[in-house]
Amino acid sequence: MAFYTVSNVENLRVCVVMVGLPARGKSFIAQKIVRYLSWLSIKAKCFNVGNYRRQSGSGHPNAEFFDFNNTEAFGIRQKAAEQAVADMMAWYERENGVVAILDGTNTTRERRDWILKICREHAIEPMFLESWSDDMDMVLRNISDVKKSSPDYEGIDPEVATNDFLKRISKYEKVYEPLDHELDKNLTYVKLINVAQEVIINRIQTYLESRVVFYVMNLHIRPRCIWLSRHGESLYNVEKKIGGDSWLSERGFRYSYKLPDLVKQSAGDADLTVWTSTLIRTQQTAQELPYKQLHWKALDELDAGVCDGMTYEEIEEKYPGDFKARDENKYEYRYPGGESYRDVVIRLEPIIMELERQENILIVTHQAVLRCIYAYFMNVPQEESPWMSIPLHTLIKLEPKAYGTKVTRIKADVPAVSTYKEKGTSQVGESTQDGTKFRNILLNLPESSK
Ligand SMILES: Nc1ncnc2c1ncn2[C@@H]1O[C@H](COP(=O)(O)OP(=O)(O)OP(=O)(O)O)[C@@H](O)[C@H]1O
Repeated sequence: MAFYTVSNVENLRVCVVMVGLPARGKSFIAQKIVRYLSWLSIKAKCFNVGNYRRQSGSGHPNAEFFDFNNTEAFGIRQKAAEQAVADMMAWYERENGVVAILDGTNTTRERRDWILKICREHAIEPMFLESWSDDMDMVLRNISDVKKSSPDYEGIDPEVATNDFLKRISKYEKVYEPLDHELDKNLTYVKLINVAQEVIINRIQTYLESRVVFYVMNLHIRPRCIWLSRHGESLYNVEKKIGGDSWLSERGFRYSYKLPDLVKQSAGDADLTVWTSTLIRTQQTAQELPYKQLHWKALDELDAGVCDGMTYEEIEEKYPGDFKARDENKYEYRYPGGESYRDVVIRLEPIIMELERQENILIVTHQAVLRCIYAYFMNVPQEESPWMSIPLHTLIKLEPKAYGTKVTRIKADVPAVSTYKEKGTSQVGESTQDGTKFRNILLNLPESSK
């Protein structure tokens, strides 16, 4: 069966060319786009010119290296850009790449024209994405967040590093030609001004490009947290049945009474909004939480179709072919009359978009849905995400950082059955043998890990 994504419907290849002075969040935006598109099964990869420059041996340059009159250094930087572009083109061809992101400053029109020409020669749609900011407080925060710890400044005093980085920025400012309404009117571009205070978009032609634009328009960089919890143990969990709309078990209700304290312990007095599914077990789990609540149909559990309400043993007996097919490709397998993990990801896209826009959110939902949301934030590949073990009666805290997400797990001291089913068996519960290599992705995390 063929699965269509936005990319293969349009048969399109896009190169997102980042533009902007250092410390304007280009790498941050580039990595987020790659994570978002990969989660949607669109093949995407980032090519960071700075990494190529470092690989060429220019690992710890000072600001003078970035002076545009320094011809020797300019040659090294030009070579790094050429190498990044060559690898990017090879990636489109060899790996059927769809969206590449060229992450560099690309501050001069001459450099952008060079990239434009190469893209046109290879039938690739160039889309320029500029991050522009005159908010010096934010720039200083960015330098403090990520630049002082960059490999360029390894072993260098943080204050010296900050001053040198500011000097580096001033070297770029001398030659910077921002995207211009008149001069660049024929280009496809997006210009983000002070994150997304103002967004200028020009000549966006395809659906894929418009998706990227919509995504970056919704990003913010204010600190916040997302908490995830499965519903408390349900009557169906105890009976080893999947699906349904059952009530919580007695232990499930005990978890719901403990949850407010668990959240308070993690969130302090911060205000947050609770999102649940429309099913009874998530709403019962959230009923004691003293926060605003919203119920989303999109957060309902993966629909098991004709198998809804059955145990895995019954499914194996009644539908042995389906049982096997699901184990073989759990991400793509769709229950007859129901859904696959891929279907769930597609219906979760508006949830992810809204999560990007929001501040503190606590989501109480179901195992499969949680796996998909967790996979987005933690960049877990599709073939692994359906096999992740996410235990009941555990609160997970996600803290998005500049380049990644910090995870903390808080276990409630309330016992619950394990609903985890390993590959190749109809029995639920974690075995002592590592039957499925991915099952411990969450279990093995230390209490707090980055
Ligand atoms: N649109 C934005 N504008 C300004 N800062 C942003 C934006 N998006 C993210 N940031 C912040 O930028 C910081 C990361 O900077 P990043 O390394 O991505 O900058 P860069 O532009 O790639 O710099 P360089 O060119 O030196 O690699 C993070 O602290 C992040 O919060």
